[in-house]
Amino acid sequence: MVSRNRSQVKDHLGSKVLNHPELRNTKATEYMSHEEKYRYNLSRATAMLKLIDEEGMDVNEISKVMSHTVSGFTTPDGNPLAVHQVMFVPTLMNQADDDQVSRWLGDVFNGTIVGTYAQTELSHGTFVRGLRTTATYDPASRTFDLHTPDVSAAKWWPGGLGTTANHAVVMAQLYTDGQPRGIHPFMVAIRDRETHRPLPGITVGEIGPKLGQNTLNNGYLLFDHVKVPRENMLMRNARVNEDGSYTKPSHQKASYGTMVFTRVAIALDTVDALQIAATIAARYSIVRRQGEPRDDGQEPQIIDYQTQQLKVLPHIAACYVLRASTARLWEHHTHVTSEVRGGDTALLPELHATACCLKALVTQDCSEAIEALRLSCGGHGYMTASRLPALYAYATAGATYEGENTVLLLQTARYLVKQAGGSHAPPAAGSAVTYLSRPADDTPFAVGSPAAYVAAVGRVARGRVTEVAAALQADRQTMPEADAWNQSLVQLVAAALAHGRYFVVREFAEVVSQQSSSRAIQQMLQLLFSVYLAHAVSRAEGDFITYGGLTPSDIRLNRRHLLRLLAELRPHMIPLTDAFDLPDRLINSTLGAWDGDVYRRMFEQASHSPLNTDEVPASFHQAMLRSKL
Ligand SMILES: CCCCCCCC/C=C\CCCCCCCCCCC/C=C/C(=O)SCCNC(=O)CCNC(=O)[C@H](O)C(C)(C)COP(=O)(O)OP(=O)(O)OC[C@H]1O[C@@H](n2cnc3c(N)ncnc32)[C@H](O)[C@@H]1OP(=O)(O)O
Ligand SMILES: Cc1cc2nc3c(=O)[nH]c(=O)nc-3n(C[C@H](O)[C@H](O)[C@H](O)COP(=O)(O)OP(=O)(O)OC[C@H]3O[C@@H](n4cnc5c(N)ncnc54)[C@H](O)[C@@H]3O)c2cc1C
Repeated sequence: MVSRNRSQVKDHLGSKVLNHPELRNTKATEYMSHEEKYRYNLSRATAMLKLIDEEGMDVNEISKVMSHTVSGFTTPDGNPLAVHQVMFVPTLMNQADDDQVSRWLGDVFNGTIVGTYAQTELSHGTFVRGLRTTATYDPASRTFDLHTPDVSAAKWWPGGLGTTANHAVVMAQLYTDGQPRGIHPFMVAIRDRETHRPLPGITVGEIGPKLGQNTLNNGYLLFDHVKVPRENMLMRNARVNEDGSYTKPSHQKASYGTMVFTRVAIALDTVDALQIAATIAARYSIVRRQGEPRDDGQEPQIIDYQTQQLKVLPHIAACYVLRASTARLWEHHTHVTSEVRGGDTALLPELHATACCLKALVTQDCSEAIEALRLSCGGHGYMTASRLPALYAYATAGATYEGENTVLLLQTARYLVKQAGGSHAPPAAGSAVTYLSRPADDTPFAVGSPAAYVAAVGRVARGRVTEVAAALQADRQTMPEADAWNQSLVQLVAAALAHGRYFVVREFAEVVSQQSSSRAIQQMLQLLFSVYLAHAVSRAEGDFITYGGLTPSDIRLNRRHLLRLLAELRPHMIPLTDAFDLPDRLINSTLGAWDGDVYRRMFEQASHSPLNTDEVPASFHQAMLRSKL
């Protein structure tokens, strides 16, 4: 299938998804029961999967239709097939050997096998090495015995596991030849393909309501000595032979590959949620007027308040900067994955470090930004029909799943301090960490020069990393490693975030410099970049004084500069959000429609409340009168 570029994919989506016979008619789900919501979202997720299959979409196209922009329309309460599509299928494709791929993928693509990725347990999510589900190989029967030793080792959280999946890739501790071999993936049938009943030895169900994404269908799963054929361990990396002998993988963390992929996908996708929220807040901030009338007799548009500009506009700039840098990470992931498949794992450590830190930075920034945008819409932003609460619930989930953000930043920090201390293999050409082994960039700071800002962001990253590396090194002389590490945790996290920020701004600087289609576009990208940089400095002034070479006077100048830039950006706010090319039906917000007809839409949505069906609801007689209020 020929790959389409982004806007062609959008046109394609416009016709294929928004007008699809099973998808075009949407229902408000707020008043549905948990079960009704699940059924509604599942049937739409299934239609979507069929469409992907019929169209023969490639991975880039699938990433667009699975993206939050589209899946918020197809499955507004969470896609029960998301983990099937984003984790289960990629795990089979990348971790199953060729025989296994040909054995399973046909049934996966014809919909007979629906899967999930079952790793997290009740008592262990972060510390994967601590998982306690066991897979013990018996050479006599050539089977693995999958077992949950007690309830704390129950799988808990996998998406789609609740009531949707009939298979799971189960991450379990492998024992063979009497030796523990670490965490490995197993393909396990959990429900009968015909009846959908749990198979013998399996206990499975749904975990219950959450902050959002309630039809992701997260589940629990326990094994009571379930026998799984030897051929069901995914064997592209490690192998267990018939006699129980074990062959190691080419990289010790090869079985963590799906997590790296999903972190990259989440980073890319959370920006979609921010784009929707920014569009809603921008449109509402134009429509909403409140305050003392001005000379023209009209109350001011709220966007003309300086404070509102600060609440909204930097996040529009962030949409552009984060979109570009995460798209480049996606491309880089594709490149490294193909190298790894060819047996060269040299680029994997840095990809892991970068994916961890970008997933953390983007989900943290986007969830904070979406909350700020929600607040910028005042009371109406608190209504479900604004869509902003659901967007926040989506973005903040990303801060926890696929590696809790603090923990991921510590993985990046581990890589950075090793690089700074020279104890890691030197970085490859084009690596994002070469700046650590070079003298600091001493470009003088100058308000108005993006290059000077980028250099300062680099000095902050370099300063943070080298300082914490030195502190850690000193503590290691006087205390055990774990204590020394714990002593520096807060600074390590800050160093990883600073590195992430530097990565993001360098990537965007390159995008701006390579952009050649028009001078006007170049200027607009420069303006957006300037806003992003000035805002980044204003959020971390202490760091820029301590490590970035800025003086208190630079900080004051930057504050004024940021506000001037916001005023400059303000007239472009609507074109910049219109450029995200989000049709009203995808935005699905009372506050964020293109025509700005906010108040009519608010009444229209209120009319759906079941409490408004009767003039006097039955509850008045049943609850209030009886209790003689
Ligand atoms: C045709 C089909 C195509 C489909 C395409 C779909 C495309 C869709 C794309 C976009 C659409 C948008 C989708 C949006 C997604 C929305 C829905 C998704 C739903 C999300 C569902 C969530 C799922 C989950 O949460 S699954 C569970 C995830 N769990 C975790 O992440 C646990 C976190 N913990 C860990 O990962 C590990 O415990 C650890 C890394 C923190 C530590 O591991 P450990 O083994 O203890 O290692 P450690 O001792 O710390 O380190 C030793 C060395 O290993 C290095 N290392 C660690 N990990 C890796 C790695 N992954 N790769 C490489 N190297 C690694 C580490 O750096 C150390 O190195 P050193 O040299 O010794 O220092
Ligand atoms: C919506 C949703 C969907 C999910 N889907 C799936 C799925 O499909 N499949 C699946 O297997 N899992 C899934 N998960 C589980 C998810 O991957 C884990 O919840 C996540 O990895 C965090 O692990 P935890 O819950 O153990 O957090 P914990 O590690 O218990 O975190 C609690 C606190 O402890 C801190 N902490 C823990 N360890 C350290 C450390 N070493 N250093 C410093 N601080 C530390 C954390 O920073 C955090 O503040 C999902 C979770 C959610 C919320």
